This record gives sequence, C-alpha cells and structure tokens, in this order.
Amino acid sequence: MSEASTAEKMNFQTEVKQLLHLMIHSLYSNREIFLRELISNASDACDKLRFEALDKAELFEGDGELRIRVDYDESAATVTVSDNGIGMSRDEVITNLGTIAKSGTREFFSQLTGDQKKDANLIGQFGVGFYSAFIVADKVSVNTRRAGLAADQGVRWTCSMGEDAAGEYTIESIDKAGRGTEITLHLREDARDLVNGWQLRQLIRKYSDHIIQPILMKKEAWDEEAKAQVKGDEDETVNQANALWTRPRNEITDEEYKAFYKHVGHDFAEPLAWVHAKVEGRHEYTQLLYVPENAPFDLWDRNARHGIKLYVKRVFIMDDAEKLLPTYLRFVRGVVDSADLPLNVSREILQESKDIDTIRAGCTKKVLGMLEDMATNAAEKYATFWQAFGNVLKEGVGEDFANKDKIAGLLRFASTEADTPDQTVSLADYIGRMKAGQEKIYFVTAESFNAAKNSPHLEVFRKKGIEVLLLSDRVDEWVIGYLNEFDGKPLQSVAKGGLDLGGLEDEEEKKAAEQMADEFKALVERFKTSLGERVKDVRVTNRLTDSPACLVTDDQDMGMNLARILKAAGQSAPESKPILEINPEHPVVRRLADEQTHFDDWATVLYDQALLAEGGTLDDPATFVKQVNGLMLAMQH
Ligand SMILES: Nc1ncnc2c1ncn2[C@@H]1O[C@H](COP(=O)(O)OP(=O)(O)OP(=O)(O)O)[C@@H](O)[C@H]1O
Repeated sequence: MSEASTAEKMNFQTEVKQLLHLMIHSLYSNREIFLRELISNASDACDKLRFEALDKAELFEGDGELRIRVDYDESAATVTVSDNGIGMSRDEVITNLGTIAKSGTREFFSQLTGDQKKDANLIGQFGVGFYSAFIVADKVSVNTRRAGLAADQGVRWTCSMGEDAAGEYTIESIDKAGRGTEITLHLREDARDLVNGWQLRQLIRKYSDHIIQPILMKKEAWDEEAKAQVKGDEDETVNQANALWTRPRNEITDEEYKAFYKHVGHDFAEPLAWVHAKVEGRHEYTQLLYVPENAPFDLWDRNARHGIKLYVKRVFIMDDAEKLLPTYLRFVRGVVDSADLPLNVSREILQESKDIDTIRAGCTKKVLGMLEDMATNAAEKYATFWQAFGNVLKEGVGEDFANKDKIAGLLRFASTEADTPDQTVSLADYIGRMKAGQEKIYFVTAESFNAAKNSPHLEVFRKKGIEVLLLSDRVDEWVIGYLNEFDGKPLQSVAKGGLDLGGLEDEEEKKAAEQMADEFKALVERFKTSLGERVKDVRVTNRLTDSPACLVTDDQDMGMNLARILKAAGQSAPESKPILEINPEHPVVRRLADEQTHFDDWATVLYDQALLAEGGTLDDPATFVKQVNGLMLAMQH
C-alpha cells in the first residue's frame, strides 16, 4: 500500500480554526446559505473545467455535460453536493481546504468584536465559502479527483468537530471513477430538518436558480403506502440553468439579480445597484455590473482580486479580469460576456487587445452613469456608496483623464456649510451657493477633519460667510493635484498664495489692507530678520480674525500638508519654505511694535504656533515650551 493511502492527520492554519469557530457561533441564523456557497463553488469548478478543456478536450473524459447534483439520505442525516467540474489534486485540497490565502485576512480578524451580529456581517463581507458547511454539519467529508488524473488519484478530506471548532482534518487517497468533487455534510442534530427534498428544492430555487449548470435532484413522488415522498431513479433539473445575463432585462426579477450577485460577488449582503446592458455594434458584449454595499477587506490593496468575470459566448474564461475596468472601479463586481473575443484568449492577449479597450471604456461609462443616476435619484443610497467607496473613486480623478469631469461631479466633500465631517457636498452644490462676485472654489487640506475645520486660514472666509471645502483624507491631496477647475471655476487652496478674494472684497477693504501693510512695514522687517532662513517671506494679512499669525505657501510651491504626507510615506518632497502672515489687528501683534528685549522669542513662538495650528510638528518642542514660559514670566514684570 502506498504511504498516501493511509489517512494522515493535518493541522488547519490558525486563521481557518478561527473562521470555523466563528462559523459555528455567529452564522447559525443564516444557516441556509451553506447550500448556496457549496453550489457556487461547484459551479465555479465546472466553469474552470470548461475553460481548461478548451485546448485540452481529454479533460472531459468523454463526459462534457457539466452538472451539479444535490442529494440527501434521511437515515444517515446527510446532504451531498457533487459536481463533475475540475476537482482537486491532493496538494490543491491541502491548500484550498486547509488554509486561507486571501489578502485582507489579517484586517478581517482584527475587526472582529465578539458581538455575534456584527461579526456575522463581517464574515459575510470576508466571504464564507466552503467552511459554511460547518454551520449545519459536525462532520464534512470531501471526495474529489482532479480532471485528467487517474482514478486512483482521488482524495478524501474529512473533518469532524463537536461543540467547538476542530483543529485538524484527515486526508487520504481514494479511488474515484468520476472526476469532480462530492461534499457530504453530516448534519448536526438541530439541522436535521434540512434532510428533506422539499426544503432543499426551495433553497436551490431561492438562492441558486441562476446557476448556469443544471442542478439535479432525484424526482420524488408521493407513496401512498409509505405515506411519504419517495425518491425515484429519474433526475430532474431544479434550477433555471441558463446564463442570467443573456435573458432580457424585463424577464429578470430583482430577486434573481440579487441572488446572482451573491454568487458572482462572493458577497453575503445585497448589492446597492446594478446595470445590465447588451452592447451591439462593432463589438458585441453583454455587461451585468454591480456596486456592492460594503467594502471588502482588501479594498486598499490595489492589486487585490478584481471582481469581473469574463465570459466569451457564455463560456467562462477568467475571474479577476483586471483589464475590464480601471483600478479606481475595483469595487465593481459582475460579468462581461463578449461575442467577439476568441475563446482561447489569455491574460497576455487581453493586455494588448483593442476589443478589450473598447469593452473597458464601455463598462467604465456604464458604471459612472449608474453612479450619476444613483446620486441624482437615490441620495441616501449614494451616501452609503460614498462612505464605502468614495476614497477609491477619488483615485479616478488622476487616473482617468477622459472621465475626469464626470468623476469630479461624483465627488462629495465636507464643508464649512454644515461644519460636520459628513461628506455630502458636491462641487455643483458648492457652485450653486457661491456668493456674488466669488470666482473660485475654496478648499483647505489637513491631516484630520478637526485640523481642517479649525484652520486659521478659514477665519476671513467664515467672517464673510464664504463656504470652504474641508478636505482631510490622504487621497484628497492627490485629487486636488489633478483637479484644477470644475465647471469653469478654479479650485483654490486657502493656504496658498496671497489672499485674493477677487470680487468678494470691496474697494474700502483693499485700501485698508494696503494701509496696514504700510503701517506694519517696519515690524514685518524685524520678523524677517529674526526668523531668517526659516521663512520665504513675512507679510501682513487680512486672512485672519482670531489668530495672530498663520503660515501659507507660495502658489507654485508644494502645500505643507502634502509635503508632510510625502515625508511620512518616506518620499522626498522638494524643500519649500513657508510664508509667515501676521494679523495686524491682533493685540499680540500690535504690542510687538514696542517690544525690544524679547522680540526674537516672540517671533519664534508666533511662527511655531502657526505651524502647530496648521497641523505641523515642531522640530524642537522643548525650546518652544521654554520660550513660552519665559514670555509668560516676562509679562508678569
Ligand atoms: N467543488 C469544488 N471543486 C473544486 N474546487 C473547489 C470546490 N469547492 C471549493 N474548491 C476550491 O477551494 C477553494 C476555497 O473555497 P472557498 O469557498 O473557501 O473560497 P472561494 O470560493 O475561493 O472564495 P469565497 O470565500 O469568496 O467564496 C476554492 O477557491 C476552490 O479552489
């Protein structure tokens, strides 16, 4: 007997143990999803075989009719889901059923709270998959053989668990005549009601009707003698078994669209919106694209799995077809079915394909159109979308030149209008509220919402009632870098350049400002001498009402917030010095005109304060503290 034929015990990866524990303890109220998940995997396995067999027909082993079967045995209390798809080799079983290799795994486990309801949602977002079998079963065995391997290369995987999650499974070699996978669930005491033909049919129709392969069950008939439904020998197909996206839109119910989403999106929750269209013309393709409600755990991994499945004439070609949508739309899930691409299309061919460029442009347009529609007609939904994916969509402003204006129109910001962190203001809303004479869209960027909201640069804007957008997401600096204007109105940082309020300032204010500049010329010079190399310039400003001073950067220099972000990310930022602006109306500034002994300390403290107020950190905080204390003592004398 070969070594592998004896059962071998193996340990689960720690994360699997944790996941199994969660399955049992948090998902029981959603127990029926196990069937949907196993059928979904069986369907994927059939898709994979069909694709691999395109240039290796022998993998079909003379049986090209792909199908899924659901069966049950009342006396043994088992439910079995089997398929004649691709199957798994021994190594594949160990990797696929003993480990989790998803990006976002660590993030997922770190967010679990122990609260069953919250955790159930998180598990849903993470993807339950095969392990959901353990919601209803205390023993699961998998018999599988990879297509193309000999019958004696079959593998059996078994795992039993009691009250608590098991730490190990066994694996052994078996003979398996037919290729594919057969999963048998030994149901827990409290799930035995599922061993019932009617129940199983109900579940299949509810959750798996759209599965492209037929799902077969044995036909049943009423047996008068036994007073029960009895299984016969004949098969029947329980689901519709056609490609949902090929059916006309008006014949598909919302429920069907939603159920299909859960299969393609590997999601637990319902989609937020979808778009289904057949494009005809030079390239013919069908697209069925969904926007999820929740962000997946790997959203921030720009290399994470993409959610579009590519089909060619209804034959599955590949998952994760990253060329079909730009990176900033990586949250979209769905299917694209092309009528023109060759069936043997590979990832390499896709890289070069003009057809793919057309499909990609078409899909991008459709998704952006769907978002515009949601923003206009379903504001609450759009707010949910924005919270989950707004920061990803923002990347598009810099990435997708052709659609920049469209994407800009979809952006939402916090602003001084509501003064809350909620990002609800569109650029169009802002323009609609602009004051008479206002020519620019004003914004401030900072590391946090509070730093933005309390920025001294906003003082004059608040006094005049001019709205300012409050940007505090890291990606905002990047967005602003690419977005110079919207609808003909330039975007202007309130912390850059001289304060030019254009038509918002009247003649009198301008004159008063000039007068102040004259009056404080000498003081400004003393600041310059005192601060020396630390500043590019010192000037009087009418930007401030409550603060004595603030720092700004020159129009063409890099903003200080961006410079800090780059530095924190270990990138080099060009050295640019700030300009110190002083508020001539402020009592501290006024009294400095007569200050002799401590002028240098005052100048440094005002500079450091201005730096702190706009979110910077001090190079030498101890000296700052000493100087402030020294000045406080000096004021007592
Ligand atoms: N019936 C099957 N036939 C062949 N391989 C299978 C089958 N069921 C599961 N697998 C393999 O096991 C892997 C893990 O399955 P699992 O359901 O846990 O995760 P998944 O389907 O990859 O992702 P998700 O958790 O998002 O559903 C699959 O990716 C697949 O390779």
